Amino acid sequence: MSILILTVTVTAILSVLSYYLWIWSYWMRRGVKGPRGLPFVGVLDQLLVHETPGMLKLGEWTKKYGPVYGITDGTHRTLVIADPDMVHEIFVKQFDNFYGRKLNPIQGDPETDQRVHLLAAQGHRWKRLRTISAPTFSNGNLRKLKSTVEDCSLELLRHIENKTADGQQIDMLSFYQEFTMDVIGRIAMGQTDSQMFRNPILDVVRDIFCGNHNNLMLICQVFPAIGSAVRQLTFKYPDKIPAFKLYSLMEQTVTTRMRHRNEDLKKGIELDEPHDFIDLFLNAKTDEEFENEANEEFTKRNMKVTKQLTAEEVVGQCFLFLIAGFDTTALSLSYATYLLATNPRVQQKLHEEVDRECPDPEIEFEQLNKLKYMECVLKETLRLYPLASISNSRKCLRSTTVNGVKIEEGTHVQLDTWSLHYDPKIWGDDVEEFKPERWENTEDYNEHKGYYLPFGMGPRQCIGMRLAYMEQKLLLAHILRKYRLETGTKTAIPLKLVGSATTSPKDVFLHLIPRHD
Ligand code: HEM
Repeated sequence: MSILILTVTVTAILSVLSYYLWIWSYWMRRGVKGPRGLPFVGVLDQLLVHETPGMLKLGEWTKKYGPVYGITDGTHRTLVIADPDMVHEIFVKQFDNFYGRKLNPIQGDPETDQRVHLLAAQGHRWKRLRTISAPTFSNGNLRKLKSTVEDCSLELLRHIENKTADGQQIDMLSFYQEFTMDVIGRIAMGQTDSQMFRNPILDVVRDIFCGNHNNLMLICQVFPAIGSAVRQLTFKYPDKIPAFKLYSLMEQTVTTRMRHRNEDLKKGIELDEPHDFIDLFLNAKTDEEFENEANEEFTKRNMKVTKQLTAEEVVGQCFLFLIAGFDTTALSLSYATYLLATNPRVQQKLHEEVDRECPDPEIEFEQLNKLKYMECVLKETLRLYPLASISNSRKCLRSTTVNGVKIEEGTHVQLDTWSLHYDPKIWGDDVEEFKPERWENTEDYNEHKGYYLPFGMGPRQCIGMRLAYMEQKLLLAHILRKYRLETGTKTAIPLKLVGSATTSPKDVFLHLIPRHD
């Protein structure tokens, strides 16, 4: 009996070891170069170090191994790409073979998870969510959201005025986080008034991005079964992990809203104009007929194809938009402000544009379209700091060949966006310079060829891009009308970059000097 147990145990251990060695040696067996790391983890441990952002690490390897190389990260086998033609082929032309994204198992199984959201979904589930969500970011809706965003901008200015009255330097990153949290809280979470500098949810959300959860991410990606188990458990005990805590808060908010709407309907009260994303998603419907193939896919997974979102899906979307909209936009604003403070000529030119185009206390939606130089500043900022490049990934769902490279089903693709954005062959010898003017003639850079990807590319391009631009333009215009941005003793030049999900400056301390005193 004991020999049998021993034999079974040894066989089990050997099988597990062989499985992990098989994955780890995947690229070696195929003769694809790249950093190897260690069995089990591959290079995942190196990608998850908060102090040396993983997305910059990819750039170091691209220099060493060239624009196409292979890594293993946990149980993922990933092809890293910094070749514009291949990017375009995978993200646009062969999208049908690459419609999934690279996910950590703790984010749920995109095939079966009922709570799946747009960033994680794939196949027909993604298409349905994208079709239903797209109108939320239409010009008409953005126009409606403008007054909320402007209100938050003016509220932030009041705080800036208070905190800088004695000439102190302030950390713009934390101020921008207050701003984006307030905007997204009001447009996605049903928050009715400003909660700036007293919003308890902000700490939970900061913890998601800045807290140290790397060990958990590592374990879940190396042992996917543990990842799914942790996911199930944390939905039961959400207080243990910030992302799940936030999810459960979102769930309560959506449930309460649905109850109120139902009560109103029962009393014969007509629903108001939508107040926020929750209303928009609860109202949202798609007129698109789902093809037979889609119906079969949903039936296989015991799901009903509905043209409206289920309550779980509404929670998932609002949760995602909160996460996606909070950090990215605050970071982009922080980088832009830093670049303006360290490039006074650009700041002066932008001051002139803002003074000319936005002379009144309130800034109209149409006036934002006239801020052309501001647009160039924001585009150039995101070229130098493509902060959300981790999302520029795909999962191959049908084996194929791309520019002579065979890619098997199940392989992940991760773009090395930073190397593309800093390639002198594309941008010229002044690639390291902050030069918004390079965007004045955009025909020089064809955005659709796979060079410039701050918001990704193709059908899965960032859905919130226009909202992000609107928020940034509106707030920056208000700040620049009032203040000159200057570096101080606490400003880190160059910036110290950190982060394992998004790539963030550690802080951005600046002086804000009133212009018209
Ligand atoms: C400066 C701000 C932002 C940056 C730099 C950014 C960047 C990105 C990137 C790189 C992707 C991946 C695109 C791809 O795979 O092709 C993405 C996807 C996405 N972003 Fe953003 N984003 C920003 C703001 C926002 C905002 C404000 C929202 C919503 C409120 C948002 C929601 C999303 C969603 C839902 C996706 C997934 C789209 C899909 O898979 O269909 N983002 N974003």
